[in-house]
Amino acid sequence: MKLRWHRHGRSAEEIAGLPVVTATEMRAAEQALFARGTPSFDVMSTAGRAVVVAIQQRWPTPFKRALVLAGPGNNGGDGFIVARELANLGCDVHVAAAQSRDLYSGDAARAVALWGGHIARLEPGALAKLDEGDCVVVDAIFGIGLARPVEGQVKAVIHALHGSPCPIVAVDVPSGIDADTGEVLGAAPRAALTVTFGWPKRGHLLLPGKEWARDLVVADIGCHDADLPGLGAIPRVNGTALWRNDLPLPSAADHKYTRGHALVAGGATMPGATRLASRAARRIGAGMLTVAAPREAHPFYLIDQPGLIVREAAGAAGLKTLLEDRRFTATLVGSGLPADSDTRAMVEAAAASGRALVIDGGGLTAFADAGDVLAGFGRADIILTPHEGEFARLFPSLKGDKLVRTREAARIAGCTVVVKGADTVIAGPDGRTAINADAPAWLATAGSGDVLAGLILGLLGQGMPAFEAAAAGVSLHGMAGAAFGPGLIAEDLPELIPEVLRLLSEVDPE
Ligand SMILES: NC(=O)C1=CN([C@@H]2O[C@H](COP(=O)(O)OP(=O)(O)OC[C@H]3O[C@@H](n4cnc5c(N)ncnc54)[C@H](O)[C@@H]3O)[C@@H](O)[C@H]2O)[C@H](O)CC1
Ligand SMILES: [K+]
Repeated sequence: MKLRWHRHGRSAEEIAGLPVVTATEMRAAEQALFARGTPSFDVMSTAGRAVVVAIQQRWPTPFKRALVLAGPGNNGGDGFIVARELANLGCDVHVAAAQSRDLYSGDAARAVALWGGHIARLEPGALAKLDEGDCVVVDAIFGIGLARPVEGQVKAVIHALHGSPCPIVAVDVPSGIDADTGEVLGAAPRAALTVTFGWPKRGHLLLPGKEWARDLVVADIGCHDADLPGLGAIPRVNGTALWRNDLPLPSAADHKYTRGHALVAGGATMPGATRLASRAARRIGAGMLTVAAPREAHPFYLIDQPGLIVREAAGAAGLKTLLEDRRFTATLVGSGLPADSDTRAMVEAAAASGRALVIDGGGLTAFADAGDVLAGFGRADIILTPHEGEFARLFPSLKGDKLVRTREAARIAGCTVVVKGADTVIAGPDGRTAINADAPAWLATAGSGDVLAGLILGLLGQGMPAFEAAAAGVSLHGMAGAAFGPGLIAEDLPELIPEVLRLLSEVDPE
């Protein structure tokens, strides 16, 4: 039985490249599976057994007791399969269900029929069993069939579960989490582990669902990617599978002029951002890096990077003149710059130069009241890297979850858009999207975004295609953060890139 593990906050490589599906897409794929002749009850049995195997892998010492909370549908049906399998392994299993046996239908009714034990009512009193400890709770109330906020007894049970010392294992989706958006509908239990089937759902990777699902196991139940309608437009889990073939690695024939010449527009008031970005761009392999800045700022940039080239450039006109030199291959404007008309003019000059361009920080918020101007850029090799707040100011009218909004912004702007966060979403103007799942919380530190912008700049400058450069920059940023762990500050990140690249070179692609 193939189980792919994604431990919360750690490497997502086991699920990297997988489609991230909606409930509708999942149901379509299941129907294709059934149409190929696999009985739907066999799929439910496989799903239930996958939950048990995942529990055994996560907690090798068997639990004495289990409390299975079963909903009225097939998620509940899975729960009854789990109950029987655990009982067959000698576990003292108790089941509390949302309805009586006779009300179940279809596959769930078959699963209930196989459960010979008592079935209590699904209400807070059923949780008394947990007081005895050494117990696992199996949340099989709602899965992808959740259709409205939970309420009544279910909500009361979920609230009663909060703070329980017994780990909760969610079947398919933590009950109350919207599988398509990650929203909490009414209430949801905090799972220690979520076992889903076929592919990750968007609600497992988008906030807040990602925090409720915690460790995620994706169990193979026999579905094929080809069963998914519109596979090309379905988001993917970000990771090396999406970009490693495009990662620029030097060859013996390379020299500094062949590995790209990146340019960062530096300011005089907040040079730290430019210093972090330029260091990151060089660490990821940019052959040469020029900081274009007012003369009075030059000493800031040469302090600790003698390998930098620093050129005089006063405002947009100065940048425009510099960029007439065709040796520059990519530009970053906005890191450490004020969100004002001068910065906006610099962004427009850089965009007009035709170079690949990363727009970050003040370069983004300079367009806060003029998202339509950004929309005019219309080039995939222009990459916007807003955090959620900047994104909301740039595209205030967009509605829906983060994936929907990011994809729509990329379509409107005709650019590649990276909306940063614990659930960073990357979208290309062609509709391609990726959700990043492995950003450690340590990355939430000042300057971290400047390093990311620099990583993407450095990859662009070496000729990496924009979507892959954005996806790789986000992955490498997360890998560097994870390599350092607690106490991370932004200055550490560029210095961890060599180790991350070495580890990547040691891991042969499948
Ligand atoms: N054969 C298959 O398709 C497989 C499905 N698997 C599991 O089945 C669930 C999906 O089952 P489904 O019956 O469609 O929905 P749920 O069990 O998630 O929900 C049950 C039922 O509850 C009603 N409902 C929805 N929201 C609420 C609410 N807030 N309050 C009360 N009632 C609500 C609604 O009528 C739903 O239909 C999937 O997640 C898997 O766990 C197998 O794993 C694979 C085979
Ligand atoms: K569930």
